[in-house]
Amino acid sequence: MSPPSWRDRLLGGFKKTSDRLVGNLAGLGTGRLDEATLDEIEEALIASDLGPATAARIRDRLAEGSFERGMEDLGIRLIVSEEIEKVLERVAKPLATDAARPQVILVIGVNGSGKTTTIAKLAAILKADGLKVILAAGDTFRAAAIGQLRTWADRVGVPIVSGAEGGDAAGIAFEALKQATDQRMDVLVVDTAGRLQNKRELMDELAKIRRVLGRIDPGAPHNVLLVLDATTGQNALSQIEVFKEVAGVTGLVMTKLDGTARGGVLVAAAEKYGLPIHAIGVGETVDDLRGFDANEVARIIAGVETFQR
Ligand SMILES: Nc1nc2c(ncn2[C@@H]2O[C@H](COP(=O)(O)OP(=O)(O)OP(=O)(O)O)[C@@H](O)[C@H]2O)c(=O)[nH]1
Repeated sequence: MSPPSWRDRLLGGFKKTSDRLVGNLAGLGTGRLDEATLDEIEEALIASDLGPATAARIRDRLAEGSFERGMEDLGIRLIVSEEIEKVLERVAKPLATDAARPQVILVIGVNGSGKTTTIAKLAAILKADGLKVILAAGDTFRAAAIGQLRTWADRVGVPIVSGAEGGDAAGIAFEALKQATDQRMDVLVVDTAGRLQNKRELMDELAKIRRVLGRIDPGAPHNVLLVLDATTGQNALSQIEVFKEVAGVTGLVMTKLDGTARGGVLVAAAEKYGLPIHAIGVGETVDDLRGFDANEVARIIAGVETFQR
C-alpha cells in the first residue's frame, strides 16, 4: 500500500482543528447575520485559536455580505478560508538554502517541542535535494538528546558532531562548523537545549553559540529556527515572545498539527508575529514535515475542502 499523499496527511492532520472550527460555527449563519450572531461567530473563531485580529476581520467581512439561503455554512467557511489564506500567504516561505556555504541553521525550542525530530526531517529533505548536510548535537544537557539525534543521523545517513553530556554546546557548534567548512558541507544544522526555566542561562548559552559560530563565519547562524508544538495552543505564542527576545528568531516550524484541535494557532502566530513559517509537521515520520501552500491549508482549516469533497 502506498503511503498517504501529503494532501491526505494534511487533511488528516488538521481534522481535529477543522472539526472544532466548523463545530464552533455550525448553525450560526442561518437567517440574518445580526450583531449578536456576528459576536457569536467572532467568539467561535477566537475559541478556535485563530487570534483576535483575524477573527475581527472575518466578522467585518461577514457583516458586509449576505448568503444565499441554504448556503450559509459554506458561505461563512469560504470567507473564513479566504481570510486565513491572506494571513498565511504572507508567512508560508520555504527555507532558502542558498544563503551561504556552509549555511548554518540553529534550531531552538523548548524540550519536547519536536526539535530533534524536526532536525532529522529537515536533514532528510535537504539531503534528498542533493545537499551535503551535517548535524551538531548542541543539546548537551541530556545524554538522551545526544543519543536520539545520533540515531536519527544514522537513519537519515548524515554525519554528526557530538560530545559528552554536560559538555560545552558552543564548543560542539564551533567544531561542527569547522568540520563543515573543511569538508565543504552545504548545510550545518545545530541542535540546542531548550530549557526555559532560566531565561538568562538560555540567553547566555545561545549568545555564546552565536559568538563562536561568528568567529568562523560572521554571517552564521544564517537561520535561527524556532520549533513550536501546536498542541500547546496559545502557549506557543508566548514561546515565540521569549525566544524572539533571547535568540533573534528568523523563522518558525510548527509541529504536531496532527494531534491537536488547536491548529488555528498557526494562523494566530502568523498574524501576530509575521515571522516566516518554513514548515509544518503533521506526523512522526520523516515525510511528515514540509513547507505548505497557504490556500490549501486555509481551505482545510476552514472545512471548505471537506464540505466540497
Ligand atoms: N504527532 C506528531 N508527533 C511529533 C511531531 N513532531 C515530533 N513529534 C513527536 O514529539 C515527541 C518529541 O519530539 P522530539 O523531537 O524528541 O522533541 P525535542 O524538542 O527534541 O525534545 P527533547 O529531546 O526532549 O529536547 C517525539 O515523540 C516525536 O516523535 C509531529 O509533527 N506530529
